[in-house]
Amino acid sequence: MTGELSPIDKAKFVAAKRAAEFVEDGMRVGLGTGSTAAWLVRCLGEKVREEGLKFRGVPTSTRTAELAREVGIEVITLEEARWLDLTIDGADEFDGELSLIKGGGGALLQEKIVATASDQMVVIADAAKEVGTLGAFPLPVEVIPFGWTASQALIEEALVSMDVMGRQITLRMDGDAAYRTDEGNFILDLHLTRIGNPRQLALILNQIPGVVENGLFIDICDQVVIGYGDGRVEVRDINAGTTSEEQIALAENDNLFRDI
Ligand SMILES: O=C[C@H](O)[C@H](O)[C@H](O)COP(=O)(O)O
Repeated sequence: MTGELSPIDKAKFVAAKRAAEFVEDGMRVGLGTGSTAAWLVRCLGEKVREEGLKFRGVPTSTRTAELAREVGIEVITLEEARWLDLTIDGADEFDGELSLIKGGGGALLQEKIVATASDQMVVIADAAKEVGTLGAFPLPVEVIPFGWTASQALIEEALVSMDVMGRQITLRMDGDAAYRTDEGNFILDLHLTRIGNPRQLALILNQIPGVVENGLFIDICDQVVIGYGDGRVEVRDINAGTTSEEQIALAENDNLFRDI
């Protein structure tokens, strides 16, 4: 069955499988959104069913909540959990300082709330997500639908006043209609060829009326687990300044592959 997975899916899978080992009995764990996070949820579901792992998960989207319940994970809300031991999530880009762009799947708002309410955030990603400087991936900004064009104009104005290159902004669509987040908001994708100062941009964007949140995650992520198509994983810890490498066996996981 493993032969049916593309190298990129294998890379996402091994990163997720390695990160699932961070989850221990009794933990409250934030569960990210996206294709890599979906692998994590499946891996954790398997640990619950086959190893009796006991933890509670706080999903970052309705999609993740549905999958988590389906695979047997106990799901609770962030209000019930109050605080989390750990959040594991994917990313669209990460740099050497583990600053991230997230929100390609539209879940950035819940993802940022959940990640910042956690003692630790671990990102799981295939190696292609690593960049020298953030910005090639369009930066998602969640805005409320009321007067969104005014918010867009203010964002454009802010970009002009900053050291940001490329300023095209598009409204994310879902077929013929605007894409709606779980909160019913819109997403503006900022096509920036270079973000001068991500920290400053993140702060300025969030001061604009109508902007709910942006997809820049700065000083939030503690560790990244990077997966490769040949089954290797690299674990980098930004606080400890350590990097370790190991090989994950793919053949053992035929059951999970069959579920796809
Ligand atoms: O809103 C979606 C999230 O930020 C995802 O974690 C991100 O887009 C990465 O998704 P994927 O693992 O599918 O590449």
